[in-house]
Amino acid sequence: MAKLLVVDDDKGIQKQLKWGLSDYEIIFADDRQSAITQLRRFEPEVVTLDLGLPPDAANASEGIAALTEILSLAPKTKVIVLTGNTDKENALKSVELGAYDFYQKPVDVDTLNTIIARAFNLVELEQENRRLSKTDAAMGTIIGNSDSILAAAKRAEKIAKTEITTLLLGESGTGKEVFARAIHNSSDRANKAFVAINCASIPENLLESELFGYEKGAFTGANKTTKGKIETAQSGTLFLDEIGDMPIALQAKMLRFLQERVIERVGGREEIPVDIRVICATHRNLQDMSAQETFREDLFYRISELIINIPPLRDRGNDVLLLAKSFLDSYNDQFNKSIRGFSDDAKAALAGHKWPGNIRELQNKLKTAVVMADTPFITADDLGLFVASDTPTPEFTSLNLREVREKAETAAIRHAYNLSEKNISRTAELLGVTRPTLYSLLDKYEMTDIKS
Ligand SMILES: Nc1ncnc2c1ncn2[C@@H]1O[C@H](COP(=O)(O)OP(=O)(O)OP(=O)(O)O)[C@@H](O)[C@H]1O
Repeated sequence: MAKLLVVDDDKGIQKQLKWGLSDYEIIFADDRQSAITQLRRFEPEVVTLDLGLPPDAANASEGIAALTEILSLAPKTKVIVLTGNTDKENALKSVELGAYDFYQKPVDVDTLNTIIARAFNLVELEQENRRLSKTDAAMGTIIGNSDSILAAAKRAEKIAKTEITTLLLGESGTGKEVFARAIHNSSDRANKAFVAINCASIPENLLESELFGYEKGAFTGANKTTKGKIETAQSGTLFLDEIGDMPIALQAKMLRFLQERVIERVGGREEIPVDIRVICATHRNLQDMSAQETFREDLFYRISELIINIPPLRDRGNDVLLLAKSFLDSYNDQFNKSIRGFSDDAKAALAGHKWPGNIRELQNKLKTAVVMADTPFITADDLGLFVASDTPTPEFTSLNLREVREKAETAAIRHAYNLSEKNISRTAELLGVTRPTLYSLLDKYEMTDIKS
């Protein structure tokens, strides 16, 4: 039976509710302390709370304190606040603090019953939603319900049990590594190693030894024979992120490894057989690069037996809110906060923002917002976002879309650069992009003053 906690020191009202609300298991409490004890013990889904509690029943302060405590201990509880019939101010304040609804005395059991029934309905809906969003998380970790992400997840699920070499295509921060891990975790290699290497973040001259390992004495500083990432991934999965940034000279060696499944360490002569599943990813257009001869065409065909396109966040509709909610839950846990959700302006801003840094940007914004917010609902301001306006800024009306984008991106980069006191890593972090992505934007827009 659904549990309802009634916090009221008026025995008359307790009796009235006991007889009037027979659909629930009713638990009573007379004051703040007993309310908290009963809350911990019975974990009721819904609470009715009289704001005028002893020791100062004429004042709402004890009731407001009880409300805050209940919500911080059990944020999902629906609290219906009961106030005197002239005390609208405290009723509104309670809702602002996170109460589900308020009801002004004198008590009419039928009306109160309707409000309570609605609250229980909402609890049920929320529980169902949580259950669905958990089971719907395709392959366990990929959160999202949009058609595009579900289609991508379905493809990933289908190939997980095969050995097909898969290429994940998508902008920076769209979740390519999350996909690669999900494929590994659903494969028969799940209990073996998953080794990831980002080809863009390792200096060109070190990438070969990082991947293939080296023999003692192969070069100055090679004091002992060392295995590379490929060997470390033996029997498991190797994830080559940003494969489009692999130097052309190394691509031939890579192709040989993929075709013959043997490697030679740098400075070594022995052929070492490897049994590895390979997943690659890039945000670059490898076909264009092949045409320009900056990426080997034969390697492109070798790594792209199957291509999965991971959609950018701006094309994923309501997934933005779903992901935001999921990050909110985990940061609430991590920072021991009990923020209940998003204000309307925050929801509008989340839906209207274009997310150039995709999920990574959203995650960063949520982290800051959860730390900064001191109200029960995150606002657009906490997120550092502005509510989208329907009318374009006048100065933009004469520009085409590319120019508008360029203008907005350069302004955002400069702003982040100044905020981060001219620190490139921090600028990239603020913008929610990787350093290589930031560098390529700086190149693209010729923002040479920032690089130097
Ligand atoms: N579906 C998802 N659900 C929850 N978190 C996600 C999801 N997809 C991505 N993330 C989070 O977003 C961040 C970026 O994801 P990831 O590193 O996989 O992106 P990427 O496309 O590989 O980025 P890059 O190309 O810049 O390396 C990570 O912190 C990841 O945990």
